[in-house]
Amino acid sequence: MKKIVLLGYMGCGKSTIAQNLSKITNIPFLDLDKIIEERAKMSINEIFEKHGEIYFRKLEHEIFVELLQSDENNIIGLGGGTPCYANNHELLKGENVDSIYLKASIDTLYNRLVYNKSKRPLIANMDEEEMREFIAKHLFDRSFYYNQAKHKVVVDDKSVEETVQDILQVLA
Ligand SMILES: Nc1ncnc2c1ncn2[C@@H]1O[C@H](COP(=O)(O)OP(=O)(O)OP(=O)(O)O)[C@@H](O)[C@H]1O
Ligand SMILES: O=C(O)C1=C[C@@H](O)[C@@H](O)[C@H](O)C1
Ligand SMILES: [Mg+2]
Repeated sequence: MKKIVLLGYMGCGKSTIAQNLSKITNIPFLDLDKIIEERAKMSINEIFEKHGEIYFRKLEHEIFVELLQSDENNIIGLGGGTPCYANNHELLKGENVDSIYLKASIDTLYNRLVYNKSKRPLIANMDEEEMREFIAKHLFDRSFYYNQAKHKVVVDDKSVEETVQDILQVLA
């Protein structure tokens, strides 16, 4: 079964774009972060607080593998860190996987995340200066993994609809 997998840094728009792509294509959308929260019966913030990040990464890997193996065509929105742990980046290259990196600049990410960080435990307690610095370094570290995706779509200065159209073109 075909899996369209959207990946990229926190705030690049994975969940928003995937929802819209799902409406247009009628392919069901699965949000990995949401499924993890449902399974754990806790928010991601609570999982990090109660069990720590390593526990979260293990759960994230197990559920990602399970979603890829399911008997259904799906759009899967990953968490921001998913490709960077547990060799998950290798799974982006699978035969039945169309993986797409939604590439956003530091400025785009900063502007989207600065007023929207409370549900994102990695940045929740940072001030604005710290956050910009963190995003720049973190994005650099993670780019290797994100670039393992089969396709790349730049999202800067694009509306949700424009990005969805770009994705449809890449998949055509
Ligand atoms: N053109 C756009 N495309 C996508 N999202 C946008 C756009 N403009 C603004 N946003 C906003 O950016 C924010 C981040 O988007 P979203 O939550 O979909 O990102 P995400 O990649 O799923 O993040 P996370 O990894 O933290 O789950 C949302 O509030 C969304 O409404
Ligand atoms: O970038 C990350 O490492 C994360 C992004 C979110 O989607 C969540 O998966 C979690 O907050 C970790
Ligand atoms: Mg999301």
